[in-house]
Amino acid sequence: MRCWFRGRKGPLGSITDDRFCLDPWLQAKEERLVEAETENAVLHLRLAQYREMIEKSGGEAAQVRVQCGDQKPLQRPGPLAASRLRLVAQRLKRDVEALHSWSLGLFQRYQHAQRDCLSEIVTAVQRAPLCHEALPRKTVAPTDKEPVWFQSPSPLTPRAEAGPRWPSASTLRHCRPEGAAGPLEAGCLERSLQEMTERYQQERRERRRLHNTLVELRGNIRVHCRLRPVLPFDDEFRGPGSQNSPVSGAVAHAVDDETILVECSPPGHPLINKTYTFERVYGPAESQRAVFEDVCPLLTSFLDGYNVCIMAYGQTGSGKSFTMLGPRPEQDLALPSGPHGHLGIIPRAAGEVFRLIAENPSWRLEVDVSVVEVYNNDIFDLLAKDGCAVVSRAKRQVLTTTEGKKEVSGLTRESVHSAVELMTLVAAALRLRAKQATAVHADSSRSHLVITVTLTAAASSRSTADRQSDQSPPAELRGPTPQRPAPGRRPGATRTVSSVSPRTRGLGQGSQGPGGQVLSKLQLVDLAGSECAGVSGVTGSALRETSLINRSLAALADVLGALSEGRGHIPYRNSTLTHFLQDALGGDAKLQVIVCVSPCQKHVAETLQSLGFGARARQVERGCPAPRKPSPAQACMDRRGSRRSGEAGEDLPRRHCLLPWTPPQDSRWSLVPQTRSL
Ligand SMILES: Nc1ncnc2c1ncn2[C@@H]1O[C@H](COP(=O)(O)OP(=O)(O)OP(=O)(O)O)[C@@H](O)[C@H]1O
Repeated sequence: MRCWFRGRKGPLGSITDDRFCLDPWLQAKEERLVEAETENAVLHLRLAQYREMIEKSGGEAAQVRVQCGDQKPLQRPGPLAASRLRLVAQRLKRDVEALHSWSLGLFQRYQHAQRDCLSEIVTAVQRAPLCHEALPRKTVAPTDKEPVWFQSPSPLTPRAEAGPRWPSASTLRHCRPEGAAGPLEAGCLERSLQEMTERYQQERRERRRLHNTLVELRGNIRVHCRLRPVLPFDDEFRGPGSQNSPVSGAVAHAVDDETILVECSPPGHPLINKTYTFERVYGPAESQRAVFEDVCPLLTSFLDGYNVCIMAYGQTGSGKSFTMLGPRPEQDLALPSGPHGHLGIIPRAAGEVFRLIAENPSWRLEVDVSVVEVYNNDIFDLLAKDGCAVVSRAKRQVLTTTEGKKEVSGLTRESVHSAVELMTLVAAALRLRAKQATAVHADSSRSHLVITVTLTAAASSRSTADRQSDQSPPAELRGPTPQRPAPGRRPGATRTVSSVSPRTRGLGQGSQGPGGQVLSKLQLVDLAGSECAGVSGVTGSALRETSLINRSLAALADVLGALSEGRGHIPYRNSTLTHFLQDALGGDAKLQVIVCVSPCQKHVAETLQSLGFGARARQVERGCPAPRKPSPAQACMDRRGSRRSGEAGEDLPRRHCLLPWTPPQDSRWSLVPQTRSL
């Protein structure tokens, strides 16, 4: 028997009594109903799934619609957009055509202008010789010197036969158009350029003169810088690749005549360029004459009664001795022969001093010279003579005079009457100067050399110009009127400062009558070179020398530092060099420092140190250098014609007289901080 389940509302209907009714038709219907309901549930389920799918695809369709919407206008431009594009394209085409024709016109105009210019130039060039009427115009027949193929082409040289025949020089001359010479623009331009250049040079000179005046009024130390050329012994430049262009490795450059630039490349750092400005910078190509011309006005000052000191500073091998003395001075200076283009400042200064003295016959002057070297912190007299009157080296001491001046006791001072005499003595002294070969410089000076030229009033009434020298000096050293010794002073007479000199007698022991009074002193200083022991490779006693040289140069820098800062105490006594040069450094002298530097990479540290020294020296401000005041002993001195020109500061009348010497009362250091010079 089949059991019938009636529950329609749920899969599990409640079992009742009537469910067991056996109505097959109903039972079939009930079963059909259950199946239909099941199917219905399944269909509902599917419907829900389809709805979900429809929603999802609806979103996708919307996205696609958006994308399609973006692309539509591109894909299918409307007719309006197309016509607009056509219009733009047509306008562009018209513009391009207009541009093309405009540039064509421009090009043609340029071509015409160029042709006109060319023909003007050709005309100007062809007319130029006609302006020189002085030149005879004659027909020049082809000469034998002209290439044969110009005159008659050889049948053996088909190229010459076939090719164009070049016109000869004479043919060209005949082709030249004749006519009146019009205004030649090229010539005018050249003239105006020349005028401009001259005016520029004048302005430059004037500016420099004014600057010098300013420097002088401020009492600054004048500092020039000289950059020597790269030389064969600068072996760092002699690499295989650098043989043809040795300057390529130079790190110091003279940018202009007042600026020097140093390329510094500290390890691990980028390249730094340092520039220094000085009153004058000499490049490697500048001559000895150019250097001397700038210091020459100081010699006029020397003759005007100023104390003057010219000093070369720099590292070893940088060209100090070359600048001050010239090449191989101890051999060539005494009696130079041949060309004198390389003479240094000292021989040229000697010539100039005697030239100036001889220029004014009314002056009654004596010139004495002393030569000392400061070696290992001791002073040596290089003109001292031994028992046999042979020049020898003798140790001396620096003393202070009653006027507070620094003097060397027992110093030999030789009287000289011509530049040749003076330089003969200097050359003899130089042979005694301490030298030593180092890795940097084969002929390195190991001492500071100080040559002092002293001008004193002559005892006699005879002027120095009346005297004649027996010797005939070379052109560079010769003044217009050579001298003869003054009466009572034989040539080469020697004086010795045996003690602190009495004021009335000036410095010398052997002064005569009303003369003998020191008018002015010229100190020419060739300092020993600073050096790094590691680079110069010195050992033993030379190492001690190096150490003492460096210490004395450091003392010099300290003195300048103290002066530039206006310190109360100036450490002159820290070294014999500064003690000896005290009057020049801190006194009333006009001081000129020439800083010599090497261009080489391996010396860059020393170069920077030297330039720093120069920059520091420039900052020193002193009282204005004063000429000596007149004294009764000199009142009779003939001042006619003693006015001089040349030195900056010509506007100060008292500077132009040759004034006798008394110690300056007012030479002191200014505490004014340094302001930038022009
Ligand atoms: N401007 C220059 N032109 C040509 N040669 C130069 C120049 N300057 C220096 N020299 C040469 O360089 C070399 C070294 O120069 P110098 O003897 O003057 O050096 P220094 O600075 O005096 O060295 P030290 O302090 O060691 O004596 C010399 O052979 C010199 O002739």
